[in-house]
Amino acid sequence: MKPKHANEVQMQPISQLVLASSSPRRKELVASLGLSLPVYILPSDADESVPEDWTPGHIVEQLSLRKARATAAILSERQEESSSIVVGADTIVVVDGDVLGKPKDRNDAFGMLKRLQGRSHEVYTGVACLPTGNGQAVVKHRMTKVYMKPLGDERILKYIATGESDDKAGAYGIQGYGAANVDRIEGCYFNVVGLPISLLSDMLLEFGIDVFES
Ligand SMILES: Cc1cn([C@H]2C[C@H](O)[C@@H](COP(=O)(O)OP(=O)(O)OP(=O)(O)O)O2)c(=O)[nH]c1=O
Repeated sequence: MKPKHANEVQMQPISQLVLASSSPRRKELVASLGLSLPVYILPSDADESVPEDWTPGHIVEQLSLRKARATAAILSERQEESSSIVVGADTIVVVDGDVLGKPKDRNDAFGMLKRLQGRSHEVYTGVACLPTGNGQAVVKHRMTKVYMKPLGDERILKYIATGESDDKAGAYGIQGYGAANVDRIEGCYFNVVGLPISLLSDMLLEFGIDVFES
């Protein structure tokens, strides 16, 4: 049977978007869409452990869905779930097939940046749009290739001292001081920052939410 389009299963028009994230970058990026519907932030604690044989795309899709589901469960407990779309996202850095999440500490950040400097790596971000009620989730991901400049140990240590590495996958932020360390990228810039807004706007359209409609 042909899968149902998201609009066919959603009974009511969506009246609010709930971002299942504690990331200030994701909050800013959603705000940048200028959506006419109200946006709320409700992070949740989703389990982020995954089997070793999952591909990067599968990891970020499943984790973004877990985050969205965990937030939807909170809404449901509070009986606040009516006609919401819950958006979850997850970002990982992949180098030679190894997945780098957020560094455990600054030593870990140093090791990550030593590995990433002077070469390319991939950044994957998954996005899940989960309608509350009976609707089906739409889950997708994007990959961006990032070429980092060669960095000496001293430069890596100076960068880590800015504090920017601490809460970011791969221990860098392309939107901050980290921009100085990136030579070029192939693909969506916002995907590296943590939320590919072009992809998200397409996904929202599947639920009748048009960024150009105010
Ligand atoms: C590579 C890179 C990552 N990041 C960030 C995006 C994500 O916030 C973070 C990856 O961690 P995530 O686990 O994807 O997200 P999070 O824990 O920050 O937020 P939440 O789960 O509550 O939504 O790394 C940047 O901000 N810039 C970059 O250049």
